[in-house]
Formats: sequence, structure tokens, C-alpha cells
Amino acid sequence: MIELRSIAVTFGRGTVLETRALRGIDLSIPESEFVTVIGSNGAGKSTLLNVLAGTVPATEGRIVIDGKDVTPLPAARRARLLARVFQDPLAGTCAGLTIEENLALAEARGRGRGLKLAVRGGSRARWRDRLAELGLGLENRLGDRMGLLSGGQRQCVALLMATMAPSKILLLDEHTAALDPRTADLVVDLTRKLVAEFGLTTLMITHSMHQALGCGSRLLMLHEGRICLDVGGEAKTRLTPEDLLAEFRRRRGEELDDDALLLD
Ligand SMILES: Nc1ncnc2c1ncn2[C@@H]1O[C@H](COP(=O)(O)OP(=O)(O)OP(=O)(O)O)[C@@H](O)[C@H]1O
Repeated sequence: MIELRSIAVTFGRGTVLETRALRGIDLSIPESEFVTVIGSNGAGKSTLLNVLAGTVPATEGRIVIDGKDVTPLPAARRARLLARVFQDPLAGTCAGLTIEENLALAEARGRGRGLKLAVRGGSRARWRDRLAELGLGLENRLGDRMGLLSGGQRQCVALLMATMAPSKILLLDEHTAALDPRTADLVVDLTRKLVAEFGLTTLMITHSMHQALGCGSRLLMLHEGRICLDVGGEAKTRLTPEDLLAEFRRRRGEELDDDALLLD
């Protein structure tokens, strides 16, 4: 269970550049819930994930994960609680290491032991099986450097690595944004599958309305640092892209178009 209690994040406080990125976010996400997060540019989506991961400190409020107040913990101390996949396929994996070494590192991190031990531990067959399920032929390329893979292939491996972490929380920060539509669909399918298989509590930022509506059981819309829409369960399954735009306008009392939301 993730609980955000009155979370505020202000950058450059007291300066002319002061930006209130999050303004009092109250949010409870039960275990295994898959939440999609949408909103216009600068709405605070990435800051929400950053404050959860600890890479940005909360200016106000508390963050509680599984009953433990993690607000004072730096990012490194939260790493075992959260796995994250970024927009940039180069960000989450090590380009100079092989696929196998990257997987071994992820596994070793999860188990708190060394790289060699993890590789020797007979994990290869398991990785091969998991990679084969992707249908990308990566099971035969365990010795290839990650830098040789396409962006989509790297994101798939990054997702697999995220599931090897001991954490049950997955943060996805526009992880398909840099991919072509077909590859993005493949990565989204894999995301759905892994989230369900491992029962991960997931927050997925997307600029795609199609993804926001098609994934997960709950949808959040952020605007100017606040949650302006929070829809789950049956109500979410009935939502259409038109509903979302209309809802946004109604709640904010503003005229916005697709460009303002940057959703497809
Ligand atoms: N490190 C930072 N220093 C100063 N301002 C920041 C910082 N990070 C984010 N901001 C500002 O906080 C606000 C929210 O940014 P954030 O990146 O969370 O938005 P977003 O919803 O993820 O936007 P986008 O869809 O464009 O990625 C923006 O005005 C942004 O310029």
C-alpha cells in the first residue's frame, strides 16, 4: 500500500523561479493496483514519481509505504522498495554490459549478493525462458551488449529487470514514449502481463489516452500539481477519450484541447 499524505513539492522556494509542482496530494494506492497517470505538460506527473522514489524531496507531507514512513529516506534507501523504468531506453540499463550481465545485476540487487554469484547461480535457463516469451529472439543474445539492442528491446529487458527487484512497486515514467507505435504496443502488452503476474503495485505515466484507458484499473489526471480526476473500477472501463477531455474541461472549468493535454 502506498499512501501520500498532503504531499507538496515546491522547486526554488522563495525565488522568482518558485514552482509549485505538487500542491497537497492525498492518495492511497492499495497493493497490486495498476494506476495510469495522465495530465498536461508540467502537471506534476514526473514529480509525483520522483517524490515517491525519493529523487525529489517532499516540501510538505508524508509518504508511507506498507505502513513505514519513508519520507526521510534518500532514494538509495528506497531502491529496494521501488523499481523504475524511464522514458529513455538508455536510462535503466547498462549499455556496456551484456544482456546477461544486466539481468544478473538486477537479480543480484534483488537478492543482495554479488554479480558472479548471481550468474553462477544457474539463472541462465530461467532468463532464456523469460526472454523467449518476449518473442524478440533475445534468448539467443544473452552475450550481446545492451547497447546493441533497439529501444523497444531495451525497454523489454528493463521491464524484466524491474520484476527481479525485491520490490512490489513499479514506477513507469512514459516508458513507451520514445518507441514507435508497434513497439510501444508490444511493451505495453508486456507491462500488463508482468504487472499481473507479479502483482505489482504500478504507477504508469503516459501521454497516450489509449494506454491510459486500456491499462490498469484506475486512472488519475493531474493538473497544476493537483489530482483533478481519480476514476477506478467499473467507472474506468466505461470511460472514453471524449469523456476524459470533457471531464477535464468540466472539472477545471477551462477550455483545453488535445494539444494542451498532449494525449493521442
Ligand atoms: N528539478 C526541478 N527544478 C525546478 N523545477 C522543476 C524541476 N522538476 C520539475 N520542475 C517543474 O515542476 C513542474 C512539474 O514538472 P513535471 O516534470 O513533474 O511535469 P510533468 O507532468 O511530468 O510534465 P511532462 O508531461 O512535460 O513531462 C514543471 O513546471 C517543471 O518545470
